[in-house]
Amino acid sequence: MKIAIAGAGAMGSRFGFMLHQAGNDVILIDKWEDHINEIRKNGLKVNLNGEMFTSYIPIYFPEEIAETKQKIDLILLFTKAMQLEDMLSALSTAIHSETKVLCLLNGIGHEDVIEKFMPKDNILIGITMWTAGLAGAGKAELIGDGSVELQNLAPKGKDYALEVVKILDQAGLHCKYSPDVRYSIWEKACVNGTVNGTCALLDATIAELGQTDVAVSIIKNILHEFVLVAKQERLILDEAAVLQKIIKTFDPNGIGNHYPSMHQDLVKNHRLTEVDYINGVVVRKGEKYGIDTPFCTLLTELIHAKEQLIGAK
Ligand SMILES: NC(=O)C1=CN([C@@H]2O[C@H](COP(=O)(O)OP(=O)(O)OC[C@H]3O[C@@H](n4cnc5c(N)ncnc54)[C@H](OP(=O)(O)O)[C@@H]3O)[C@@H](O)[C@H]2O)C=CC1
Ligand SMILES: CC(C)(CO)C(=O)C(=O)O
Repeated sequence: MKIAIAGAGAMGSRFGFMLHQAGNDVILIDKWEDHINEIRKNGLKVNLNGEMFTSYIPIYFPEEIAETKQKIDLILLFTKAMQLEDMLSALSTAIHSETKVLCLLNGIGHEDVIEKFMPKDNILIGITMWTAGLAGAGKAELIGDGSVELQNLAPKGKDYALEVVKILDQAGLHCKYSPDVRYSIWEKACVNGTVNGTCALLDATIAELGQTDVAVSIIKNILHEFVLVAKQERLILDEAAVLQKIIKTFDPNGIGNHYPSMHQDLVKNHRLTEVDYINGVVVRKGEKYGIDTPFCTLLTELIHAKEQLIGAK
């Protein structure tokens, strides 16, 4: 199976590297010129829990893919949410009737974008608790442990989903088939919605946020808005269990020492964030259902204000 990682930033590098190390036929696709040039010239440099690797994985610009005439079986999407449509559009000539796609981006509703490019039967969606960072072009920092949950969007895709679960799991990515991926996605959005924006604004790791006296109170207030809005969409989140899942992320032996991806975007790289696809979704859905969402609204607005002040691009 030829696997193309579309969006070879921090997470794309992690999945690309681990799948390649496990012997899979992997290519990377990205638009960041310095990153591509660096990987082509010197390989992808990886710090995997303190052990250094150099991995020579082929990497392409999206527009080069069709020219290479490679038959891609699975596209693993790891762009930022706001780059997703552009990436799929750039790859549209390389997508054929058999091409499958797996989306593990943070946020809610990406399937609506993907469905513009391929049939539901070919779409797998899910979430990941793996983390990753970039120390510069071509340099991935892969620290800690993680997991993946995925499911087929349409019933017909189940056998293929199980095959992909096996491939990811064999690469050490700890992958499980989710019997209810919508629940998994909302649950993960609750983690991101409570931790990502707050850590970005506080310039803190997840563990540092967790050490503050007000962390649990902030998290409970934001989480409650996700729960109320999800209920309007007939998704009943177990609020107490989700809260425990969020609190678990404070653990420095787990992902506590990680700066969430929104912190990496805003504070480290001065890039626009995915807040509109996480807390912003709750705000918009809240307006639709007549539910007040003051905590998600304030957080979304504060992140946008910070993006504006620092000239994030
Ligand atoms: N990082 C993490 O720990 C986790 C991230 N996620 C999710 O995974 C998805 C991918 O995130 P992630 O891998 O962190 O994203 P990155 O920002 O690392 O990479 C995404 C894209 O951004 C561009 N890019 C990144 N850094 C730079 C830079 N310094 N200069 C120029 N361009 C750059 C590249 O594409 P281009 O040049 O085309 O813009 C790259 O493909 C997101 O939905 C995220 O929320 C989920 C779990 C954990
Ligand atoms: C690791 C985790 C769960 C932190 O919120 C994440 O998804 C991110 O960094 O975006």
